[in-house]
Amino acid sequence: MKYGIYYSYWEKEWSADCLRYVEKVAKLGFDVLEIAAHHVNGYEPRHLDEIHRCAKDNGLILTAGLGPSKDRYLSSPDATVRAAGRKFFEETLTNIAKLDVHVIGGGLYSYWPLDYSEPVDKEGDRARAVEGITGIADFAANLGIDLCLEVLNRFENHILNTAEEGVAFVRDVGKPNVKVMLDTFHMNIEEDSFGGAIRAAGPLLGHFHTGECNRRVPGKGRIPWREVGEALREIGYEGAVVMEPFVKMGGQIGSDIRVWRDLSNNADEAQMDRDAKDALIFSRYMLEG
Ligand SMILES: O=C(CO)[C@@H](O)[C@H](O)[C@H](O)CO
Ligand SMILES: [Mn+2]
Repeated sequence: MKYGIYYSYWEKEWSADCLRYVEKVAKLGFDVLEIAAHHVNGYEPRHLDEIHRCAKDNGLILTAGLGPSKDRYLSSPDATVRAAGRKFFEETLTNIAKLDVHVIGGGLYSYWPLDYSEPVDKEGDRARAVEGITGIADFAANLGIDLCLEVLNRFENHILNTAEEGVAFVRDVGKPNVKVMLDTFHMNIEEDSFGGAIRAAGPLLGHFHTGECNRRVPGKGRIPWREVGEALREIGYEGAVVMEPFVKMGGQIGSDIRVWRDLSNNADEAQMDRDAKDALIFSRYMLEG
């Protein structure tokens, strides 16, 4: 397994420039840096080259995370929004391929976070989501990219809340580069068993996020990491384990993630770095067995 961190740990905005995290994260000992794909289309080609080169020089693998926005996503009941979603995905996938990204994960099948002030049509949204993901899968495959569909908790989305629902969805799509993605934070809310959910995903598991129940760094909470590690090893998982801690308030990230208190003990950047490094050592120790 490869170990990574999402740079949103240090940031308040998804649009933050990922370049400054490449070297930092490599120096902390991580194999993988996850970058937000939301704004990659706004990067100049020169800047994409620079990030790509810097990752290569530092021996760092890049993965991408995405929560599509409500005005352009693949399963909207509105055909104009679906078309905008398709265009956005084509551009985004093309640009992340330039960074040598082979995995994109998140609620790709919907928009995120969900607006529950509107009526929920789970059946209709799911059917359109299967169609939308099926429609973009070959485009991603031609760029060598896996689409990893993140199973989210009920407060963030309604289509995929459990590993079982993720597996059924991925089977309905039936494309080899469309996979299930799990996240221990969401699993803690929805799954009866951590190990059971990972085993249910089995060979379809394409990407994995970690975080404690309140999204602090792994090692500072009560997720059963041994059980998680045993199950990941049992299914022969060889993908990335990317920690996705959120500990600071503010900005679009703080608002989307609903961070209303400081969970970092008022850590400065140096302390945040040490916490990330400790969490990495802890994760390797607990998950590798
Ligand atoms: O777990 C989550 C959100 O709770 C994330 O993985 C998110 O969907 C994505 O990171 C957005 O970029
Ligand atoms: Mn996640």
